[in-house]
Amino acid sequence: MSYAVKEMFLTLQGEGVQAGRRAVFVRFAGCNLWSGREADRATAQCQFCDTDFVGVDGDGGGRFADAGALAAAALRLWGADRAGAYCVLTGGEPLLQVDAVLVDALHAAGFTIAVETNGTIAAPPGIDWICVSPKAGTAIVQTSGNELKLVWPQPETDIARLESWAFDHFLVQPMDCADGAAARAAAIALVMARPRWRLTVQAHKLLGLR
Ligand SMILES: C[S@@+](CC[C@H](N)C(=O)[O-])C[C@H]1O[C@@H](n2cnc3c(N)ncnc32)[C@H](O)[C@@H]1O
Ligand SMILES: Nc1nc2[nH]cc(C(=O)O)c2c(=O)[nH]1
Ligand code: SF4
Ligand SMILES: [Mg+2]
Repeated sequence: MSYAVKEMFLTLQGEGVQAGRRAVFVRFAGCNLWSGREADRATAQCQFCDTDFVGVDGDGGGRFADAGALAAAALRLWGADRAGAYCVLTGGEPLLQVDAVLVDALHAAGFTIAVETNGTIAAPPGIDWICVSPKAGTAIVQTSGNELKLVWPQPETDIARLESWAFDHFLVQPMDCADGAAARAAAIALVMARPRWRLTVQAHKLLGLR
């Protein structure tokens, strides 16, 4: 199958347990929780998105005819020395498009594969690092993985229910929003009240990275 990719770029993972790691980011076009149009944001299932995932017109983006072409483009960005090769599949919602053929092609190219997903679509087998970031009011089917990354605050969140899921790490990420200071304070308060959670910040935004 073909893949619609908004952009592809080399940076450091800015979020979560793997923060600081060199990574090729593959940002897939499209999401099942928001059209990506500002006119629709107020009525979307996910209203706080910080990302443009519409179209295939970004740096390194395009329509890739098959998994091999996508993996080859990712490897060109990574460079010749495959040691530590790491790619992060994100979007938009990557699991609308990521399939077993692409997982195999990226592994064959030498990548360890991570995914950033909203958890409403099950991940195909073989992904090495699964980060689920649940959105309040949505039905989560991917209730296991490596890290659960809760953007905060999100009213109507049942935190105890999230804690019952099978993740190795439970992370709270302050929402980047108009009142960022309040979001950071609320995230710190959550961790202080529930010590199995840890704070993660969007380091790439502090560091001036993509
Ligand atoms: C743009 S999303 C793409 C992947 C997937 N659709 C998802 O939501 O997990 C990448 C990450 O950014 C987080 N995110 C999006 N908007 C944010 C914001 N305004 N503040 C903090 N994190 C945000 C998401 O929750 C997710 O963990
Ligand atoms: N540097 C960097 N790290 C990230 N971690 C998750 C991101 C995402 O948008 O999925 C992201 C991103 O957009 N940039
Ligand atoms: S689910 Fe992810 S990509 Fe979709 S609108 Fe929300 S944060 Fe953005
Ligand atoms: Mg981002």
